[in-house]
Amino acid sequence: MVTAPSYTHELQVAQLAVQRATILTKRVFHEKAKGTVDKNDKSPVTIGDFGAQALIIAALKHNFPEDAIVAEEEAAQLKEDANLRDTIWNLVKDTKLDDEEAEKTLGGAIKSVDSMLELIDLGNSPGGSKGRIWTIDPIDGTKGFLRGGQYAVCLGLMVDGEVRVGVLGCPNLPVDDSARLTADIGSNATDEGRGVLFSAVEYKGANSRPLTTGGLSPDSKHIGMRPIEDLTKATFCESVEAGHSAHDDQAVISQKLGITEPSVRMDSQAKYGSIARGAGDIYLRLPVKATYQEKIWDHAAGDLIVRESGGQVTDIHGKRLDFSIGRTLANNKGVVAAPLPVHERVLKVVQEVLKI
Ligand SMILES: Nc1ncnc2c1ncn2[C@@H]1O[C@H](COP(=O)(O)O)[C@@H](OP(=O)(O)O)[C@H]1O
Ligand SMILES: [Mg+2]
Repeated sequence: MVTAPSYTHELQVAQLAVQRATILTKRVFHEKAKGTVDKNDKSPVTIGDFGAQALIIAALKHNFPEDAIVAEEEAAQLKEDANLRDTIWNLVKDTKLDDEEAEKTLGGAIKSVDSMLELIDLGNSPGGSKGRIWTIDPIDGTKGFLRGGQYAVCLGLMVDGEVRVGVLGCPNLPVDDSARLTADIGSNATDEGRGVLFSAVEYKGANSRPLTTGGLSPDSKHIGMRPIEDLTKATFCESVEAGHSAHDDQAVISQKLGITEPSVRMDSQAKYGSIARGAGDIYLRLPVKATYQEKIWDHAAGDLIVRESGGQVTDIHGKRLDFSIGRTLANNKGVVAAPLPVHERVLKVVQEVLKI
């Protein structure tokens, strides 16, 4: 009998690395000035994005020096802007887990500002179908992060093009798996009762546990999607940004399925985590621009966490997301994530409405 690899060490490092990075992102979240700059594609990036990426890559390089990394950010802008670079360095050098053993597992502090820049740029792998490739979104939902809403620190390990390990740190979601799904938390919210670390290993199921600032919380719980037969009772979630997912199409789909409650709008892969634990049921991402290619770091961890929770994740054509062809999901359009028993029914209505 062939048993599936358990990826125990990978999972532990990934969880701790995400947990450490969220200490940094939370510090930035609670500050007014988040050091926002516009990237070439005009999307925003903050000091938190760069800092979190450096910390996660440092942990991966320490533990798995041979592995390739696909990460969202690059250091070019920081090399030209000494102020920005120094602000990030001040954050990074002071961020550590308050559990010594856990911090040791991650390899401890980054040595210098120059090694921080080098680490950030190690995330430049082209991706692909062979070998071990990590994918990082240091702050997914940057717009939500800036708005005071949901965001996620995301890390996935792909081996030969398939996601095998996925971790999502969601500092602003309730710890309580059974809490009702609500939209943005509002920028005045405190950390009280919030912060969850989702994880999954292929064929081993998915879990949630409270985010801590030290070692991993022992309160790990198995999570699963809500069994939902009557689709009129389903809770849908979608992006806050109408430019990322077509709100008008979503409304028509909901209506056709007889859903009267409006969709819950929420930024980032917190949507995948929320449906995986049954706080919501269905996540649709409906293409706005036909030419847009989804990025692998925006979906890898969430895709595995939902599938390991009893869900199915496909694109709008019904194809599984294909992480094996590079930094983008060039073979896919949009996302339809739902509990396995109802996925086909939802997909059919999506295709009817989108006329495909
Ligand atoms: N036109 C577009 N269509 C779909 N997704 C887009 C998009 N433009 C940007 N995005 C992606 O949407 C992600 C946020 O997803 P969501 O809308 O679910 O919160 C962004 O991640 P970042 O915030 O990491 O840049 C970005 O990669
Ligand atoms: Mg993202």
